[in-house]
Amino acid sequence: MLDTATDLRSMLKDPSLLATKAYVAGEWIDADDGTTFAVNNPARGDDICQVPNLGRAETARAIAAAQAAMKDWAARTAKERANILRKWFNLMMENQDDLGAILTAEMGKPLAEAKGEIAYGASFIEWFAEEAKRVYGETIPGHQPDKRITVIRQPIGVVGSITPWNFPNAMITRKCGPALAVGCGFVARPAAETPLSALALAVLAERAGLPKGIFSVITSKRSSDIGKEFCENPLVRKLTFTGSTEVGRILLRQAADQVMKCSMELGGNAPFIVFDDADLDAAVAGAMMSKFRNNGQTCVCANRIYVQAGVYDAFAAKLREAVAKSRVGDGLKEDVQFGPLVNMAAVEKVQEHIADATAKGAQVILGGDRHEKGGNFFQPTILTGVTDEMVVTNEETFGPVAPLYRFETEEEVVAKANNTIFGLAAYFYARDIGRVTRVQEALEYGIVGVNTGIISTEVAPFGGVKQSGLGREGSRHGMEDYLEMKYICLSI
Ligand SMILES: NC(=O)C1=CN([C@@H]2O[C@H](COP(=O)(O)OP(=O)(O)OC[C@H]3O[C@@H](n4cnc5c(N)ncnc54)[C@H](OP(=O)(O)O)[C@@H]3O)[C@@H](O)[C@H]2O)C=CC1
Ligand SMILES: O=C(O)[C@H](O)CS(=O)(=O)O
Repeated sequence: MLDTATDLRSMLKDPSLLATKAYVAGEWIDADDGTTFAVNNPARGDDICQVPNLGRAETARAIAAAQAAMKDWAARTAKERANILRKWFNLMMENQDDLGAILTAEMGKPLAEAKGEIAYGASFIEWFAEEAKRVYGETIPGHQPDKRITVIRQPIGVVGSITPWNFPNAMITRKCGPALAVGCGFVARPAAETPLSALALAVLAERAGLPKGIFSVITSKRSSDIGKEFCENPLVRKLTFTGSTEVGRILLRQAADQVMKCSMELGGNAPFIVFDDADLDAAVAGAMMSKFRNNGQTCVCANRIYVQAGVYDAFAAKLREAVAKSRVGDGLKEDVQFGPLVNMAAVEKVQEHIADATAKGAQVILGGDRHEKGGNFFQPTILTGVTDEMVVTNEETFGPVAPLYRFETEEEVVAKANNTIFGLAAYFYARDIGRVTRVQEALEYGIVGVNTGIISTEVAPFGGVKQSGLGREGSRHGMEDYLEMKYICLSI
């Protein structure tokens, strides 16, 4: 089999999209100390390329450049910014195939899913190009005859962004879209596993006409150092993070010293509830999408599947039949539904969750072990007889494991669904209008899918409650996190 780098370059219509230097202050640079790190293909285990291993000094330069570039960028009309963002969107879609191939190579998701992420990521640039022109202020009747009150909204300042490996394009555009639309400078630090998608975005940003310095990409394995630079550098006024709740807590503590505004898109533990009046075939289709999208590696994947007793066996059988048809393999070479997990640590976590569940009495009705393809591949797995005592109940598996719990009553399952520190996404299937209304209001989550397993769209406010995060991304609300409100009291 050809190595990934050779394979990838032969696939790319525009090989210049495979950038291997960091993008700082409008220049393509190496690390000051010359060090690099490898970007690995999780499907084959080989290295695609080396990229620079930047540190705090380079990050500080990117932040200073963003601050300097903001003066002109924020002074442009919203329409000028919108037109450049629109060009960026067009370039992303024109290069969707290449961007998808680069994404699959570094992250592992099947090519069709990777191309889907490019369209999803691009939709945030398109959406916020439009929203740029609708940042309205207000006038308020004065409290005294000689007072005139106005409220204006201005860009918050330089934004530091830290994103995970599972959506290496969309998690960045969901943040830089609104930030750039309102006039902020933006410094992106993608996960070390997946820097190439971010660098490809920078190549297209240059072509779209984003001014030098307004958008930088820091490639680095020194995630903690970069995070500290974002939190300690006085020029940074906003930190936006997507990743685990554990790291979110670390960053919030660090950002507190500067009282820095933070957006946090953190971990989840999504319940997926199937009531006995559900359309079972629709529920199975929804579970397939919600549970197994991105090989189960999304924060909104169904993590606990609760099925009412009267339809439990039928649902389990239908889900097993549907999952058994899926193919596992190298997303760059084959037409598959499941790629590899991102690394061996992810494989081991999945194995631990299955071992714990079976040791406590769960049954494996499909899969349950590493895939015969070896490496980071894992068999799509369904567990039955799952109970609250098992680790899967409270920990995010972040892999292709569908644990089925049996329940009797609506009250019981709502209490179980809410019994978690997380509150990002929840799903349920039912057709009785009274039940639908009661349950959608009772679930303590930022996002609720009713008779659907896919809720991801740029037009809606994405975000969690409890320890799943702070703030919302996407929708018109996604602009708020990058704006400051100023109240002007004019005495005449
Ligand atoms: N709510 C949401 O929208 C999402 C939530 N998640 C959650 O994230 C987890 C999986 O993603 P994963 O990447 O493992 O999450 P992590 O939280 O480990 O990493 C996320 C990002 O943070 C960086 N990072 C790690 N430690 C630090 C630190 N001390 N200071 C600064 N940056 C740091 C990582 O860099 P590096 O990897 O290079 O160390 C990575 O870029 C799951 O819990 C999932 O639910 C993931 C995606 C979306
Ligand atoms: O990183 C994630 O898991 C995403 O936030 C999920 S989604 O936005 O693609 O639904």
